[in-house]
Amino acid sequence: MHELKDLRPSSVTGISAHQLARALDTTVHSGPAETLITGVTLDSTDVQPGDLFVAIPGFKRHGAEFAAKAIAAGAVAVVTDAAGISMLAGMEDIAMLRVSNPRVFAGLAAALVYGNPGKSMRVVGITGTNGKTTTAHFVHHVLAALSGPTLLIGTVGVSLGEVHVSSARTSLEAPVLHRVLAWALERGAQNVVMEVSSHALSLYRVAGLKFDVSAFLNLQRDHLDFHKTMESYFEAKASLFAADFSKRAVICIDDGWGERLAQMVRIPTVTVATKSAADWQVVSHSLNQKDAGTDVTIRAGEADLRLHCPLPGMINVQNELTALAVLVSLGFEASSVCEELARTPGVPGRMEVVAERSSSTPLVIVDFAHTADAIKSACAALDPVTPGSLWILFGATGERDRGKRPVMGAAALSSADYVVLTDDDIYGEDPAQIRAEVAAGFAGVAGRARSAWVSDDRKSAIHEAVLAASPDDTVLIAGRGHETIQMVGEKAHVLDDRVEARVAVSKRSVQNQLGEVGGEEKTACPKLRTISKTWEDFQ
Ligand SMILES: CC(=O)N[C@H]1[C@@H](OP(=O)(O)OP(=O)(O)OC[C@H]2O[C@@H](n3ccc(=O)[nH]c3=O)[C@H](O)[C@@H]2O)O[C@H](CO)[C@@H](O)[C@@H]1O[C@H](C)C(=O)N[C@@H](C)C(=O)N[C@H](CCC(=O)O)C(=O)O
Ligand SMILES: Nc1ncnc2c1ncn2[C@@H]1O[C@H](COP(=O)(O)OP(=O)(O)OP(=O)(O)O)[C@@H](O)[C@H]1O
Repeated sequence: MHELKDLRPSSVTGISAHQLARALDTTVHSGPAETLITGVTLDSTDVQPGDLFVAIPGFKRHGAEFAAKAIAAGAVAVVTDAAGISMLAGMEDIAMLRVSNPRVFAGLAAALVYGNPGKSMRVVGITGTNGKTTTAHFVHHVLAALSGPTLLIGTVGVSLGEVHVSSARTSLEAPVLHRVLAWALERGAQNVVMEVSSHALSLYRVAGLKFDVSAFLNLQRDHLDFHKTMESYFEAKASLFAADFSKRAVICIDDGWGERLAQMVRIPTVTVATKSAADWQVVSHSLNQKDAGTDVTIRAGEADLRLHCPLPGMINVQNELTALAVLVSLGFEASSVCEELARTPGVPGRMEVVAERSSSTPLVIVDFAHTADAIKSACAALDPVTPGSLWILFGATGERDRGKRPVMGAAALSSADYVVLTDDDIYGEDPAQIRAEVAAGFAGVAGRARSAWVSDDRKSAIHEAVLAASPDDTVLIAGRGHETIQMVGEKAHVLDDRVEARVAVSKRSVQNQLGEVGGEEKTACPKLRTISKTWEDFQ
């Protein structure tokens, strides 16, 4: 059983503090310049003997506060900024480097110390507000099938062959990234596909790595607690497409941000689109009744290609088409790529089918949609496969982008027939307040929903919704996808939406046998407190 911290190369030649300083255009500020550095970290709790500890000025603390702990754990050198140097007076016997931006230095130094592993692999980066995980899975599946061992790094974790570890970050801290690449290279990895979050770009977590192909999917409202404006969110994403970071670009121009990016970038670029003209464009599509996926005809130049998308909805066609263009940009042949893409297995917690529709059970789907746009797209993807009513169960996360809460409420109310508002990860916030802020978005919406309920217990709410739905309904449990813990304050509670939904489906089949499942009277989902009989109450 591996953890992220175990994914280290077994041998690192290392580099002296002096060599490192010279390679990165700085000098050793104090201490022994010949000190051999064999690893890099910016977290004192992650130090291994021989590591360089990078003390960054954080949002909350200065890393220099933890330098003594890092040295006690075996760190042999410290790099920090001027403020850090003044905090470390009296520690001059350890090799110390002063730099203006320790976050950038952390990535560049880690690439050198671990032997530039990224240069020996094909490197693919995927960015965008929604669809990174799904697109990265498409690309990973094809590379693993057509090329060889392929490392996957993203929200669901880090995977190579049989090894899978979970990760708290979508994009790893730069020293961890280069260390994991070196570990993967030792195991024969030929390719890496990684999700690149906007946080990672703003905080230089990909410094020291050059992408062979980078892809942009879309920009939708999220993370404004961090970026403040959509413009600065866009700039963070756009920075990936500078020639210093990426050799080639694939840009989806389904939204205006993508169109703008495609006009801005100065590296070789291909565009993709599901709704308009592009280098790779969808010319026709139809629902595949067998697997609820989509059969697509794509035009690339003069040629038309047939592609099957095994995941529901046009959002996933967008993801798959982007993956196709990435793979062709890497030099793979389009028709073999199309064949493999159609065989891509489902992605954990992304439109994951927890229960298939039967004569006694509704279709139950768990999906990671946690923005207003994702809620709308996920519902739109499920409408064509829902003969009855569409249910959505969701909540908003605490201590993250408060402004998106009412917009999510409005999106749910206008996209589904029955709405169950409950909690997501609460962190340190009052859950009732979060729910009230989401429900504020119900007001004035020309809604589709016929009823909405609220529940302060996500687990029971899942059970109630699955039990109340009719067999021709679809229940979409949104927001937490593959996650297996719910954060309440600092505590992690075990809660996996997929497990709870399966339990509810089993209860349902027992009750069915006893003739107890009605599924007819949806305006009185009994154990959920009714906040509104109809959406008009909010107008
Ligand atoms: C808001 C944000 O991104 N914060 C990042 C930022 O934290 P910070 O500046 O507050 O760090 P700090 O707590 O002040 O600590 C300063 C330094 O002291 C070090 N330290 C701290 C304590 C200690 O005991 N020892 C020690 O060495 C820390 O490792 C850090 O290097 O710098 C840290 C080091 O780079 C990051 O770990 C941290 O990510 C936090 C934990 C985080 O939650 N980030 C999320 C929002 C994030 O990055 N999310 C995106 C995905 C977004 C998406 O959904 O698309 C991601 O890529 O995961
Ligand atoms: N191309 C897309 N456009 C809009 N929404 C999408 C798209 N692809 C997936 N979604 C929706 O967004 C949710 C998140 O998808 P996915 O995990 O692939 O994106 P992500 O970019 O990795 O998200 P995060 O950054 O939050 O980890 C999905 O569960 C689905 O509801």
